[in-house]
Amino acid sequence: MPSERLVFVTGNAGKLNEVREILAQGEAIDIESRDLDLPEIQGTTQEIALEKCRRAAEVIGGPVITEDTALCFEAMNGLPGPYIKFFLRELGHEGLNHMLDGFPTRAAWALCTFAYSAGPGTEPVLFEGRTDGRIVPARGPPKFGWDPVFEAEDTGLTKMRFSHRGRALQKLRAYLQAQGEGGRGA
Ligand SMILES: O=c1nc[nH]c2c1ncn2[C@H]1C[C@H](O)[C@@H](COP(=O)(O)OP(=O)(O)OP(=O)(O)O)O1
Ligand SMILES: [Mg+2]
Repeated sequence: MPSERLVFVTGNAGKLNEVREILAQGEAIDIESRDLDLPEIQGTTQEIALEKCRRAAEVIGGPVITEDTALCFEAMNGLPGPYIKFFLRELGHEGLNHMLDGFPTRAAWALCTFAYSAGPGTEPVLFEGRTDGRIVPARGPPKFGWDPVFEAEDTGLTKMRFSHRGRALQKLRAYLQAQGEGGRGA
């Protein structure tokens, strides 16, 4: 593990809760959180994640992780994807459902991208996790973002909270552990 404390830069309480819960299940990555309003560029999910993490490392001046979540509609070639936050805000759960009316498929996937930078000027590394599913009329408690309208495959449940985020986090955790063992034996 890196010796400096790792800062998770996010303004999203739901993400932070899930990251804390997932990390609490195993060896914890020692994180603190900071709510910075980082600019998010347009582009692919990877370009957006890299640029956000670069800027976070500059501002924090040390090791950081950032996270971007996309909700991608198959019928729309992956859109809204990284722009889902704005679609959700403007259209709501019902509007997201209407977007797919008349399209042949309501298939969708959730894509979580963690980015880790060891510090300013260090190119971030990306860790992705994906859950396949489909868009359904809202059900269940409206606690976190688009959860009520995304039904994960195989489960038939609109709640599979830790899947995309959990998968990406496993990869990040393994990377940080390998770095600690290889690098300075910490
Ligand atoms: O597991 C999830 N289940 C349901 N909804 C979710 C999930 N994860 C993110 N979301 C929502 C929050 C936001 O409407 C959009 C992602 O936007 P995104 O820019 O990545 O998050 P954000 O701006 O809220 O926080 P941040 O400060 O980390 O950028 O999808
Ligand atoms: Mg954001």
